[in-house]
Amino acid sequence: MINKLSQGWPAPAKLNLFLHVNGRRADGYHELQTLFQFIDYCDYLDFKVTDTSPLKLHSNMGNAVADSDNLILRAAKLLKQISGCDKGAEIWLDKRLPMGGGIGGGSSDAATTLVALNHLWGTQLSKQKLMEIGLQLGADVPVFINGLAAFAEGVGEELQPASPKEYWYLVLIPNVHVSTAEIFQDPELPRDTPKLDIASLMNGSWQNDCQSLVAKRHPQVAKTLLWLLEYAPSRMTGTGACVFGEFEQQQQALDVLAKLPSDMTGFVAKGANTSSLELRLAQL
Ligand SMILES: C[C@@](CO)(OP(=O)(O)O)[C@H](O)COP(=O)(O)OP(=O)(O)OC[C@H]1O[C@@H](n2ccc(N)nc2=O)[C@H](O)[C@@H]1O
Ligand SMILES: Nc1ncnc2c1ncn2[C@@H]1O[C@H](COP(=O)(O)OP(=O)(O)O)[C@@H](O)[C@H]1O
Repeated sequence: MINKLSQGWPAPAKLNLFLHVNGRRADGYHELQTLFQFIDYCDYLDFKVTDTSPLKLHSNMGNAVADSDNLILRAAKLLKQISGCDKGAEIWLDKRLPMGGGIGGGSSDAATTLVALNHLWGTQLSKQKLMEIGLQLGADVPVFINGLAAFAEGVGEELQPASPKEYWYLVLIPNVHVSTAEIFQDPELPRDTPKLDIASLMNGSWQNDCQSLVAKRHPQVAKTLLWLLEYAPSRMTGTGACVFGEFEQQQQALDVLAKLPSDMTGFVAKGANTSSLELRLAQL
């Protein structure tokens, strides 16, 4: 059972406003160009520092992820190892973000754990160091630690600040789990989008190179996207399965949400170029 403490630490979701696959490296990872923006839809974590070393996680995730695989405990363990901290922590997770949806919940939980425990344990590692540690846990973790919308290259870790328009988004969650590794291993994934400079990319038309393949492999994604495209410019985020439509006004997004067929689910959220984690840190 989750017993929330006084004030939680947010772990916001992200959208990939565009995602280009430029090639495959010798280690199998893909070279990407992508634009990350946060949304104000979050998991929440709480922490209680203990004097002895064990780490304990309480969550409402059920058995979805074993403790040994959970990115929260993996992040806390790594920070302990690297900093030599001998304290422990009890951690509470209120999981709200759909898993495996391409909105980065696991990576964001890991980032919030690193940032919060670095503060609460007094380990005083720099943001840069935390981003290096985060990268060992997943390609998307550094951008969540940095907390600012960013254009990313490499495997997603070379970040340049960006300020895309902060639309209201209707995010739909197809009822399928898309494995990131499977999509990147698929022979039919297009991997040859030319690398462009940031200015051309920001001013060009935005696309997701994984979208057609994911829609082909998962008809539920294709169906959800087709439905949303009737109402707004819409794309997939990351390697899916979630898709998002962009709206100028919150009410427009809510009106479309109200029309959602009973076999679809979704939520409305605002784009944010500064993450809720970064805003929380600024309050300390
Ligand atoms: C491609 C993105 C875009 O945001 O997809 P989503 O996961 O958000 O959908 C992410 O960078 C994913 O980041 P993350 O989910 O942290 O990926 P990781 O755990 O590092 O990698 C999962 C698997 O995806 C493949 N992978 C991942 C990133 C990358 N640039 N090239 C890859 O080929 C690798 O096979 C790796 O084993
Ligand atoms: N705290 C966590 N929250 C969500 N997923 C986690 C967590 N820890 C480990 N995982 C694993 O990471 C996978 C990807 O999770 P998630 O970040 O939600 O997806 P995506 O990267 O597609 O947005 C999950 O399917 C799960 O197996």
